[in-house]
This record gives sequence, structure tokens and C-alpha cells, in this order.
Amino acid sequence: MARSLNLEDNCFLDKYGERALMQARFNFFPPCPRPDRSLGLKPHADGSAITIVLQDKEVEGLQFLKDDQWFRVPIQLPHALLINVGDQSEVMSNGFFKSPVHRVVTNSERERTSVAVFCSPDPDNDIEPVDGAVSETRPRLYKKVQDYGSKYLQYYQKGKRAIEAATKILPFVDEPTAQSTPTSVFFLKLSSFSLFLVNKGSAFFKGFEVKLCLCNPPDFALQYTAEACVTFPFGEKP
Ligand SMILES: O=C(O)CCC(=O)C(=O)O
Ligand SMILES: [Fe+2]
Repeated sequence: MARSLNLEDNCFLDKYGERALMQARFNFFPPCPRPDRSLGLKPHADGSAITIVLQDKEVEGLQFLKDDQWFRVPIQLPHALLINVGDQSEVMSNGFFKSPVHRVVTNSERERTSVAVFCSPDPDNDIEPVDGAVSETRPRLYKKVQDYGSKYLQYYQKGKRAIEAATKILPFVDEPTAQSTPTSVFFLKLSSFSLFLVNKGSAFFKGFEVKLCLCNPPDFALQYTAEACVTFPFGEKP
């Protein structure tokens, strides 16, 4: 990425620091009889620096927004990893790389799984455009941001984009983050569907042991207006 902008090789990597973060999210999208009425994942951009996505090899669903149109991501290339630019790369590159908005649509007949690994700099490192990406002809577009990941979640839960507040004009509004329950495994039951979510910890997901996972239960709960929401203690099956 640095080389493609004619910048120092390590200029982005140096920002990751000693305690760079890697968080894995295992997504399970059950079949949904009304794909026209519900989304698997609402439109969002990732708060990471980069995200590595392994899509379901049989069921499509991921779409990216470009010029006000949604584009499907094909799955024809087996075992391909999709590398997505996240907000923190947009900030560090001073907007040369854009963090695209994407969503996941549901399928009426088939379930879909995906794994997203979010790679981010050490949260203690402030994020700002690297020197080489700012010049007289390209003024600095983003301000210095502390702990981008936390700000991202606060904004995300309100359906807003933190990157917009990272531009130089708008101030960040610091508000308390929604409480997330310490339970590790959530099963949300909506009629015959279930959604499996993993917070920090480890659990079994479709026969694989899942470790080091982080996602945001309150946020997901908003996406699925569950008629009945049942949470189970870690490790138990419904
Ligand atoms: O399911 C996918 O293909 C992508 C998931 C995604 O965008 C995410 O977990 O942030
Ligand atoms: Fe995403």
C-alpha cells in the first residue's frame, strides 16, 4: 500500500506498534424468507486499517457501494481472501485509500457464513495522516484521532460514520459507549432463524473452535428486530 503511493515502505506498518490488534468475527447468516425486508449486516465501513474476509464459498451476499450503486462481490474464485481498506487506512493515507461502505444481504434459501479478520494499529497509538501523504497540493484532510476503534463503535451504534468526524471540520462527540453484556455467546432467535455471535473468548462454531473474537451484541441486536431474544451462557447450546 505504501509503495503504491510512493511512500516509505514502513510508513503505515510503523503505526501498528507493538500491540497491533487482530480481531476475528465469525458471521452466520441464516436463511431469511424476506431478503427484501432484512439485511444480514447493515451498511457500514470497517473501523480497522485493513480487513481480511473469507467469504462463504457457495453463497454470495457481500455488496459494496460505489457511485450510489450496490455491487455484488463474486465468490467464483475459490479460497480467495478479500482485502478491504478500513477507516484507519483512509485516515493514515490522508484519503488516498477510501474505506468503502458495504453490506451483506440475506438469502431466502441458503445460510451463509463468513469470517472477517480486522487488523488495526495499537489502540494506544494515535492515528493521523502519515507525513508523506500530506503536501501543498494535497492538504491534510483528517485530524489526529486517539483510540479510533472506540470512537468507531460509538458512532456505529448510532448508525453514523466515525470517519466523518475524523475530518478536520467536525469535532468528535464523546459519548458513553453502550454497555455490552459480558456473555460470550449469543443466540438470537427470530422465528426459525438463529444468529450466532461471539464476543471476546472462545467457543465452538459449526465444528470449529473460535478464539479471540469480538463483536458488538447491542449493535447486532439492533439489526435483527428479534421477537424473542434468548441469550445462553457461554458454551451452552440452545
Ligand atoms: O460477510 C461478509 O462477507 C463480510 C462481513 C463484514 O463486512 C464484516 O464482518 O464487517
Ligand atoms: Fe465489514
